[in-house]
Amino acid sequence: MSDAIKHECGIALVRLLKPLEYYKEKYGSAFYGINKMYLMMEKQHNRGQDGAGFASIKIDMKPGERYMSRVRSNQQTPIQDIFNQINSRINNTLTENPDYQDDISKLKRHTPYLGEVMLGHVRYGTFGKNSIESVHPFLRQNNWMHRNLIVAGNFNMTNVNELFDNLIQLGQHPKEKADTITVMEKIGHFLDDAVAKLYKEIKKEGYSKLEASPLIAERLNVAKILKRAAKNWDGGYAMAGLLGHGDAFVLRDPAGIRPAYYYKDDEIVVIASERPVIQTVFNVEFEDIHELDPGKAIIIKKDGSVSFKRILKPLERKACSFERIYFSRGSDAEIYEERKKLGRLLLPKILESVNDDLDNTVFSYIPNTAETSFFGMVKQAQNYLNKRKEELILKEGSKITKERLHEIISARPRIEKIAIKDAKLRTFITEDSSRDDLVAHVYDITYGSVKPTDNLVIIDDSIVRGTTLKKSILRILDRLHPKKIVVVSSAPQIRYPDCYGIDMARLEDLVAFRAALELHKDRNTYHIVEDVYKECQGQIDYKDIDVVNVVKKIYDPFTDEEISDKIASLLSPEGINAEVEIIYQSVDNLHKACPKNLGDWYFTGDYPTPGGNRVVNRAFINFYEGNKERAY
Ligand SMILES: O=P(O)(O)OC[C@H]1O[C@H](OP(=O)(O)OP(=O)(O)O)[C@H](O)[C@@H]1O
Repeated sequence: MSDAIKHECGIALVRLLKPLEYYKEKYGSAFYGINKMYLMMEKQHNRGQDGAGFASIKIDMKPGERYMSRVRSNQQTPIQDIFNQINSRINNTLTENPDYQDDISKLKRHTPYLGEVMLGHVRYGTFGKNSIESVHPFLRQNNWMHRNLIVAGNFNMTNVNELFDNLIQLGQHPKEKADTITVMEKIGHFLDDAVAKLYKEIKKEGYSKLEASPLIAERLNVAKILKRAAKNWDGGYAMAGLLGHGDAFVLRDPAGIRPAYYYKDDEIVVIASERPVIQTVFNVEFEDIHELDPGKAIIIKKDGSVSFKRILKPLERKACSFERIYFSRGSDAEIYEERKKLGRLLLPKILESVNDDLDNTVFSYIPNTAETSFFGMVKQAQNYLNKRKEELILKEGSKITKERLHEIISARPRIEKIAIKDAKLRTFITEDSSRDDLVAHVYDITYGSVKPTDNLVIIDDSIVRGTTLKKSILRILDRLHPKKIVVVSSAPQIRYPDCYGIDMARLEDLVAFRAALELHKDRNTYHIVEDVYKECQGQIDYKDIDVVNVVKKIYDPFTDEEISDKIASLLSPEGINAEVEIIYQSVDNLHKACPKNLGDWYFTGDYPTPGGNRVVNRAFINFYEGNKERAY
């Protein structure tokens, strides 16, 4: 199998609805759109720092004039790199032809990238090579304007192999078995078909070959093409595309797994993976930005008309909760509240762990994502102390002395900045092979902030493989000599692989899975591994819809706490002095905190599409057979 490319990505699409002169007049620049695209991509760099790409289409160009441009980069700072390239080409054109400044039609004709329809993409290359070929947008070129297709997506399909075989059945010969190519060729196939049919139809009506072209653009039914192309897709996706003549679309998966937000007025249509990006870049209100409905596409025709078309029957909404916990930037008003609530809901278990002894407990967090849930956790600790203060004061009654009152009210949660992150990387989504070493060197600590009698409560957003804890955090925290280290995870235990675009692919990488195996060994029930393997194998030839996730049986015999305790012992490095406890969020509390994003398959094993069950069982077979391949 060739490398499946992972898509922990962000997309940005802008369609300018007015002529470029309008933006020059109103905002002082014909490059308004390109400038906005730069900001949109920069503000989504949390979603991808390994690669970036930009493509644009100029509407109504004459034959012989360039109307599509694309630039991609996998350099160190890819977003900057592509915009440096864009700017230097624009500047060259303007230096050589200063008169273009005031002649927008010439400027458009002769300046690359200066179009009305723009698509950008930021990418994390988490698996396999991060070659320039795997950077989006992808391009499918043709001499027929309408058949040109540019695609970029935040997506992952669970059934690339099947989709690939479908293309072969159609008689095609794809150049690569990557899911982006497969998906693009699928759309391309039905686009070709639709264009050919329209051409025939229009000629029958008596139009000349030359006259047919604008009519094809007008009549091309993008929704129909997407319906035919997406029929067998099983996965999570926000798939964006541009057609050569200027139509554009974004299609969201029927379970709403991957996010997509849009805004439109009479000047622009914007689509992005995160809402606050649109809020900030276009200075619009939260309420004016909407989520694209699962299974629907937003379609912007060349003439600027916008429609929302149902492409696929919606499945039960299972928007990815990991987007909220970790992946999104967290400046979204809702996500910010949700992260704080995740922190708040953990306090009861923390109090239990430190025996309510907040005087000898220091609260802190592992940077960066967990910072917000840390605020929530600390605010809840404040509430707890306030309640205690009220009770104490009331108990003392009116005879309370000033000193005693002062003593009571001065209690507050002790918070410190303990862990420092030296690199600006998101290590979790960094490619597997270089990750361990990176994690070991990425964190440092503040000395002198903890006493030997203290409990140190440190919150992180997630514990996936456990590398961050084992290779780095626990060892360096122990250098502060706390009595006990309580690691708190704002996400529940990650037990199952993801196959919809977040890189949690191999079962044996997940520390929760390794802990369950250890527990089976301890209890002499390890034979279950072979039983589950046989069951997985027994289902190989089942249709996806009939497959059930039998890997759940590995976890069934154990309580959450038993697994957490085992994880703590697996992750405690040798020679550590402090007692270590790990506290996880419960799935119920996760749902309370993130009520709109109930997608929780990595915690519960309840996959939102039939392909998920096949993938988890395949992941188990791979684990059992010692096969390092991906499960999809
Ligand atoms: O258990 P592990 O497999 O090590 O993964 C979990 C860690 O990875 C993430 O950090 P990351 O550095 O990606 O990002 P952040 O700075 O945004 O928190 C996350 O915040 C956890 O700290």
